[in-house]
Amino acid sequence: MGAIGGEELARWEKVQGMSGREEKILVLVRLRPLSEKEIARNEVSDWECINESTILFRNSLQERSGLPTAYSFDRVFRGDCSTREVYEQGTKGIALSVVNGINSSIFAYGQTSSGKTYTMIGITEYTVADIYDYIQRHEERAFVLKFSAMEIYNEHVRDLLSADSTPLRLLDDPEKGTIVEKLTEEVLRDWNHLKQLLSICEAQRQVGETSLNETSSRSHQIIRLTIESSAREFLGKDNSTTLAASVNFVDLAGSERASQALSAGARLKEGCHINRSLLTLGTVIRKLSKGRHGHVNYRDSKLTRILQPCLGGNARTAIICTLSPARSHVEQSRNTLLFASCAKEVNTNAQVNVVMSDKALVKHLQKELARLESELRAPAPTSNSEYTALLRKKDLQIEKMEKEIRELTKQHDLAQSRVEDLLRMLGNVEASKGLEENGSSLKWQEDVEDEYSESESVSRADPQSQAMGVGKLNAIQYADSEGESNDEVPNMQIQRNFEDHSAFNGTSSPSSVRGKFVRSNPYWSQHELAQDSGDESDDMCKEVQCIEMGDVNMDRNSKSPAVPSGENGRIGSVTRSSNEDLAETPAGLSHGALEQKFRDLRKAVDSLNSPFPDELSPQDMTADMSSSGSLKLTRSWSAREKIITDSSSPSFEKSVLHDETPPTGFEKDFPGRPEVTRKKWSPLDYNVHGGILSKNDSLSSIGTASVKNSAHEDEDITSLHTFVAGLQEMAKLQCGKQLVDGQDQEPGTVADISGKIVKDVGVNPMEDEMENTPDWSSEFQRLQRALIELWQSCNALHRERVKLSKLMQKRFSEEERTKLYEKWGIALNSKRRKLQLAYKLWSESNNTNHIIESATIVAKLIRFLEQGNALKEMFGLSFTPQRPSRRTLSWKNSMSSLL
Ligand SMILES: Nc1ncnc2c1ncn2[C@@H]1O[C@H](COP(=O)(O)OP(=O)(O)OP(=O)(O)O)[C@@H](O)[C@H]1O
Repeated sequence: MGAIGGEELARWEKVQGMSGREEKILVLVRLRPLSEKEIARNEVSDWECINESTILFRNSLQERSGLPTAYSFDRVFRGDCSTREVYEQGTKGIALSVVNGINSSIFAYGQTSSGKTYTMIGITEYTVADIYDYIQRHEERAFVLKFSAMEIYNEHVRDLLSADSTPLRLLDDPEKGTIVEKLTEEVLRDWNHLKQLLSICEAQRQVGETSLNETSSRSHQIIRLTIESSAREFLGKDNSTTLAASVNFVDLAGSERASQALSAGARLKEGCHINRSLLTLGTVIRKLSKGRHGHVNYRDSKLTRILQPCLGGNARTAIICTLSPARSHVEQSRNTLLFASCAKEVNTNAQVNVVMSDKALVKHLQKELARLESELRAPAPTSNSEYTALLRKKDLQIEKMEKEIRELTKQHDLAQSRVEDLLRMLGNVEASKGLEENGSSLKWQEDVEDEYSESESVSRADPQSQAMGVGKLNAIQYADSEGESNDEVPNMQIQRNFEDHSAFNGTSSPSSVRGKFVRSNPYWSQHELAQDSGDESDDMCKEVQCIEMGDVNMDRNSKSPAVPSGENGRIGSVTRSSNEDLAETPAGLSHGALEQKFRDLRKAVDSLNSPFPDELSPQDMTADMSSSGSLKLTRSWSAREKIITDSSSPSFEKSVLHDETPPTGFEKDFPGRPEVTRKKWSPLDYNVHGGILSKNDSLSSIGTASVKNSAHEDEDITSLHTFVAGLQEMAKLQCGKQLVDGQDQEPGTVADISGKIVKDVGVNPMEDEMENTPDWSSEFQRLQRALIELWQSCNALHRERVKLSKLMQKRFSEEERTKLYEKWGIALNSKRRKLQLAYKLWSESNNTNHIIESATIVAKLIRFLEQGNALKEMFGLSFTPQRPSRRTLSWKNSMSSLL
């Protein structure tokens, strides 16, 4: 804003205060009467304005179509309303803002022959008349009125005040936006001059005859009146300022159906151009109506390019939507009203436009020049302040993202602690379990095994196919929480599992193995792990999938809790057969599941050595885990199994050489686990080379990126579902453990628990068909609900993150993004080192606690790495090769000079 003299400054500040805020586009609807032709065709009027703001569709036949019948706008005008009324009660306020230095625009939008031109001729004349009236009443100001007019015909811009019909070019001006090159601008002398110019425009405009309108406008017409005004008392003085604003009168060409307009040849071509540009206008309005997020396609048509400031920019805007009442046009009328409804939601932000006098401007520029010269001579440390500010802005964005991630982690931890609570509660029951009950459970277990033996046969034949992924690892991790004290209660089931596991793997069974899970770890304390988890949250960027609540139902009859099935991004409904139901019952799984967990732990660790997401085939992604006889999860981790199988031979030491992370002293001397557990320790393929994510590796074309991205979404689904499955499994396992352990029964304790379940979820486990077996599924259901809530918030968070990432893609230059990759790459690498340590710990240890601790670490790392990969993919998309814009180039330069 320029220097404004005292009183005037106060005045404009007041106006600025009024205008410098967002306001919605004013939307008016004008219904025209039935035309003579329509009456002759016995058309009936289906629309009625029932009050000043509502228009109603009155056709009993079509009312049942499910489409809305009443539409409300700022103002609706009946067919018998005059254009004067439309002006006075509708557009006047907005149109006359121009005299106060505020841009304004009045549009007419509607189907062909609905009355746009009829309306706009009147509106233009009334506005200009009022402007002249205003000028007369404000002699203290000097006004200059400039008139220009153009039409967009077949996507060419033409000057309506010039006989030359050569198309005009559109130029982008950094200050003024899109300008029409060489457009004639006449300074208005008086009212008559204006009338004369208007008639020239009318004569020049492309008009053609169609079956719907004898004088159909075949182009979009924009008449622009620019008003500049200055206070006479400041004229010629240094501090004089000028208000400059334009009012646009936009008479759009009407949308038409070729079949209805019976257009052919040139008319048809015109119609195509008209419809296409109106479609772009509609898209722009629709996007703007949803808020100014993301890209708005102004540049898709000349119309929207020229009108950009009127659409959500620095202008006050009114749109008059004209309607034909005839039944034959009902669809077009509905489309018009749909457009109007969207337009109602669009915000504009008009400002008072103050122009400094040349002298003031020269003075200002001289000052600026002097400042720049002095900066050039002695480059102050603040010369980079602009860049620093920009960097800070971006840091803030990153911080925001990180905060969201931390929030997500918190929610996850909350759910986890609920699981632990549940287990603690179940722990009380353990003490009250009697041998009698245990006996019946074991009996029942046998039955169960008989029943599901068929479905399990595959997994028995091929134990490797029972991979259960991260969820299972988590199960071990969480089961840990139960035994923090040094309870020496022997857990026979777990001990047996360890032994079985060792036998299976051909490794020596540690004699001291017990089912006690103690959190002592010589290398990684729990505190460190918690910190690690925090670190993860800083770096992760996890994709989560939509949840359909409707799918997550509890089948009361089958007593089976809904589990996420992980198909197509949904948490699906329970799809387990009765066999599967039985297979999941607590006692039935305790033995096999623990055995499985150790196999899974090894597999998962080994699979982390491989670039698993890239190697997942579509078949792998959809592989059904139901064959394991456990939870029916789709998109299994079987791809990892494949990788493990393929990479089983090379020794650990050898493969360490491939790893780009320099081995620590501890690692160097490490001889490796017995052969059977040694896997090739190939570099984790997160495109981290020496701690830096390579830009080239991340670079992907749009096509491949989209394919890969969807694959990774699927992968994430798997991990999430596996996680839930793991939690459930863990809880069940715990139940099974208690049932099998068979401690002294205290009926009161069981009753207490079941009472709590009744209270919490309304299901009495004691009424279960298996009388002596508590219905733990109710508790799982409760747990699951908590998880679903967590997932829903994850989803919301994810959407936010995607938005943010898009924002970053837009704002960040390639170099900047590379830097970000580097940053995340280093973080990934550090995690990788921890993973190595965990692997080592696990490989060389014959201590159960170490193994459990390793499982905990590995589970976390797996999660982290998945997240890292999702992150990479998300940002990998941004490396789409494209022609850098001028802005990008300047970003590049500024960033490279800084970094
Ligand atoms: N409110 C009205 N009252 C009376 N007659 C009207 C009204 N609106 C439009 N008309 C008449 O309807 C006919 C078509 O109007 P007009 O040419 O303004 O439509 P249009 O929407 O501009 O059509 P196109 O998009 O084809 O140019 C004209 O003869 C006009 O006089």
